[in-house]
Amino acid sequence: MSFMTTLSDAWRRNDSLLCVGLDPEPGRLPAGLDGEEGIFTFCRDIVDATAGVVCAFKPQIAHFAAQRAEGALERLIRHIHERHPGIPVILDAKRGDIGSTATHYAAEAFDRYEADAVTLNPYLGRDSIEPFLNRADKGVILLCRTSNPGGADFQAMDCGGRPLYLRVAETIAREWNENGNCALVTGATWPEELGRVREVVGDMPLLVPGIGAQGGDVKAVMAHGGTRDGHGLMISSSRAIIYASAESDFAEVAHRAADDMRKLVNSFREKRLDP
Ligand SMILES: O=c1ccn([C@@H]2O[C@H](COP(=O)(O)O)[C@@H](O)[C@H]2O)c(=O)[nH]1
Repeated sequence: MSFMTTLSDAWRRNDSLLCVGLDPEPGRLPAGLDGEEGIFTFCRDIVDATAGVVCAFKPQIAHFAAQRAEGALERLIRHIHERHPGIPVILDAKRGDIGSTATHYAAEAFDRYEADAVTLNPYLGRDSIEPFLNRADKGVILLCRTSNPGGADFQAMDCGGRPLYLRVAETIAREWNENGNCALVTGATWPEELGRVREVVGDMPLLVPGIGAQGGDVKAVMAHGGTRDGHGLMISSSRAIIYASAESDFAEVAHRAADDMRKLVNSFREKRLDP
């Protein structure tokens, strides 16, 4: 099944727009969980505890690679596919390179790691994204208006009367989305900009990091980013959920934190279903 169909089914089945980010950090794992095996066990337990309340999982590749734990990432994604087959996996890798290298990045994300979608940097232009766009069943999630404080340095620059991030959104929605497999990253920390992106891209899914540890406002995200059918968003939180407890009850507490966030998001959800 394609990424877009799996995501759409997960939104409805779990009644959730929440994406849980998997960002294992040395020094923050509960006692007794060390090394590659500890990283796998920690993430697997979080996944098993939260799979019923999320629409996607988003492992961040650097958090594994920096610890020489790529094997744990491979096992974790395989585990999600085997145990929770209806939940798509977004590999947060933010790749972007010339076409010949991009081909290998696409193979890395989709063949090695078996991710359903990957985050990419569109800065190098269409040919750098083509190997990903051609995988029509896979999700191609492009940075548009990132959540970090420096996101505006380039993304807000004037580009012919419109900020660059809106040009990015327009180009991707009108020209790159021929296979219907594109989505955009728009940070929760800039809800008005998120709304301007929504106006340009229609119902295209938006991956929205920045709630929780980065302080993004869920109510504002929902006011500006929702679609007519009440879906269209993958609102992502990592640290606020996976480190909600540093004790042996971490998975149970992560479930509660995720379900609380799911309910908070849903409390602001407009269900303006088409007649
Ligand atoms: O604009 C962006 C793009 C990606 N991220 C990633 O999302 C998570 C956020 O983690 P929190 O703990 O929920 O703050 C992290 O993996 C980032 O690399 C982002 O924050 N902003």
